[in-house]
Amino acid sequence: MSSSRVLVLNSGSSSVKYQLLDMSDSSRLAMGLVERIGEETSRLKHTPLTGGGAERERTGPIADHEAALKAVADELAADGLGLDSPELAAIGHRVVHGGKHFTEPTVIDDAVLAEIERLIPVAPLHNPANLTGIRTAQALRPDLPQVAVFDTAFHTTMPEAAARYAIDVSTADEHRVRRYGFHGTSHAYVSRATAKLLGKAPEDVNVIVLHLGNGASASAVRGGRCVDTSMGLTPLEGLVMGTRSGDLDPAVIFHLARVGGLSIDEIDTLLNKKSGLVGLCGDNDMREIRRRIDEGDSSALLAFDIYIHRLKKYIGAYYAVLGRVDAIAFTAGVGENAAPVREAAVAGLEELGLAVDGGLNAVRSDEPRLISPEYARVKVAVVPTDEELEIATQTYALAGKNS
Ligand SMILES: Nc1ncnc2c1ncn2[C@@H]1O[C@H](COP(=O)(O)OP(=O)(O)O)[C@@H](O)[C@H]1O
Ligand SMILES: CC(=O)OP(=O)(O)O
Ligand SMILES: [Mg+2]
Repeated sequence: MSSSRVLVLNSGSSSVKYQLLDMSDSSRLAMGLVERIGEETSRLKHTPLTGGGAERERTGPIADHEAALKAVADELAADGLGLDSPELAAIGHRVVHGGKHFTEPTVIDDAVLAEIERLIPVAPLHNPANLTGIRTAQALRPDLPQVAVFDTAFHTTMPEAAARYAIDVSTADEHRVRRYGFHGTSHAYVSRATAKLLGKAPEDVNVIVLHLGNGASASAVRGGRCVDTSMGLTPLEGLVMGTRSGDLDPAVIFHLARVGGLSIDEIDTLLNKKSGLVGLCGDNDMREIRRRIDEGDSSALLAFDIYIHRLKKYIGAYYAVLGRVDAIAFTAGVGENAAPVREAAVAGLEELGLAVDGGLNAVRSDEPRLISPEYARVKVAVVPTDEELEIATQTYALAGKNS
């Protein structure tokens, strides 16, 4: 039997997104999401996309990522799409931190697992979940190729001038302290899709991609290659995020330790989990923040303004890095859905050739689209990301052929 199916697992710190695809035509057979893993109120939403079955949802505690994956396997089996299927060619995993070593998608063996594990200190929220996903999938199908697709891979083209921090070189090299960047699968996919939307080859366009999800990052992509990105050694640097601070003076950490008496672990938790939008106003969901702003809530408005101020600074910075910009692309949960964020981020940048058309910006759609007025020199686009399709494509190209 021909095997052309790929299961993609995108394990986050408290969630697993998954898709089963048939790579003979890149169609999706099923998709779903497990949220709030480890809490009493975990939720699994499963959507069969073949055979006409209805969406299913179940709530109740799912203790950890292993239990989550087993629940996902059960849902797929209930649709006749179980992991035991001979049609399954490979399993593709999003792995957040691949360090400098992994520049391409990689078939996972013990050495690859060991390297992903070694990188846990620089991706403490993500790599452990990715590892559990891989190990559970291996246990369920030890015979199948498992492929790691790294968030960091797309950024390995960054020049040293962008990738190095201005700190003592030997200390940096000894501890592999440099800027790696993340969300690379999304930045790669969206920059290519943006070129397509403009009717041009990726080599011919310069794009600023704004991936605004719960985690958020910007990248400057010249002719299809990443030349700068806002996340660094870890996914903490750069933009204001749902729960992460993004950029700050590193001396804030010394101050909180020496004067505030906080431990390193407490500061780590503060900056990664209790900062960003949630730290500023108590909410990290942009829908809720907009609702509160509409009701006149001043702390929600200040959080929004700080978020936009940082975003605008990165648009300006990457405009300067690229010299010429053909398009700015908004993507991920906030970028795809929050029209007020797009409008505010570009407001006042007409001198840079940037503008947003209010009518176009208000349109809701799952399709890539332009939201800039006809006359704008730099196009502004909304381009839904599809990390799972990109991971499936890379996984199948590497491991699908000879199964
Ligand atoms: N309709 C919407 N309007 C505004 N923001 C939205 C909307 N839908 C989702 N979001 C935002 O998107 C975020 C999730 O984005 P997503 O890309 O799925 O993040 P992640 O992959 O990091 O979990 C939510 O926290 C919320 O802030
Ligand atoms: C790297 C990162 O921040 O990922 P996410 O947005 O999924 O948390
Ligand atoms: Mg995401």
